[in-house]
Amino acid sequence: MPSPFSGPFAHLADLREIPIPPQAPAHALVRGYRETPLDLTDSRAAEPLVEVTSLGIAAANHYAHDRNPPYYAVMPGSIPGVWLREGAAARLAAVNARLADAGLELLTLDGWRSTALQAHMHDVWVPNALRQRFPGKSEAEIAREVGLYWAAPTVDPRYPAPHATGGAVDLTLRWIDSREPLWMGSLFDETSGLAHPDHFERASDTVAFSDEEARRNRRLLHHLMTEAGFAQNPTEWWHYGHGELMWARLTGAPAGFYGMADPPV
Ligand SMILES: C[C@@H](N)C(=O)N[C@H](C)C(=O)O
Ligand SMILES: [Zn+2]
Repeated sequence: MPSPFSGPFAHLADLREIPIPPQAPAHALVRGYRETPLDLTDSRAAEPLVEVTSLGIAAANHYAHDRNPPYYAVMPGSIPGVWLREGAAARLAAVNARLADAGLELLTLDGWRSTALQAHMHDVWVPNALRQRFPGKSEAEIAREVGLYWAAPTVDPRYPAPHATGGAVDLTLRWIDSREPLWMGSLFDETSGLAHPDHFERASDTVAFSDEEARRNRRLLHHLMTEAGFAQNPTEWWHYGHGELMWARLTGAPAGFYGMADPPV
């Protein structure tokens, strides 16, 4: 049933009422997704990277400036702008076209990512932060926790990390006029259960307006992105992919078709 508070969302209000499906099957599927085949003979494998702003898509690379909680620093290996494969960027433009009448747009936070940045986050920054937060955890437990939220870096072209392909994107929703992001219930790059897309679906006993709002906004983003052909990382409300290995594993496609992409700048 549409919410009585749905006014500004216009024709998109209904999407805020449809629950995100339970993510347990997706959690099981993504295990070992880097072993999924990659078909680089597919014509889409040759698509260039494009800067998303060239298609009118808003971008603020979260790793390339220092007002970026929880880091508050420009991260080593970051690049200015958000770059994606042409086909993935075109799908975002189609999502923006659906959002425009409601005064909303996507705000992309990262696309193609260097191996240097992936390695810094996966091997250094995130494990160090988790060691401080959980001094009692073993190194194996820390590594497992990091792996829930960050893909291991590699230069082996058979097993590219999602963002190394230009087919993965981190993003949120914002109002076009005020540029105010919608409330999603956690920081971007949260590394706890709060980041899981269905977190607020399961928290059914909550009576907080904040949680209800996050639940509805995550649903809106989820349905728009999956209807546009993206697959959602089951541990992150902001991470979606198309054409890369996690997408292939989650959608049941026989292979991914975006391999590692050369740096755009
Ligand atoms: C944590 C986040 N920004 C991210 O992109 N995670 C995925 C799984 C990745 O590292 O590819
Ligand atoms: Zn991501």
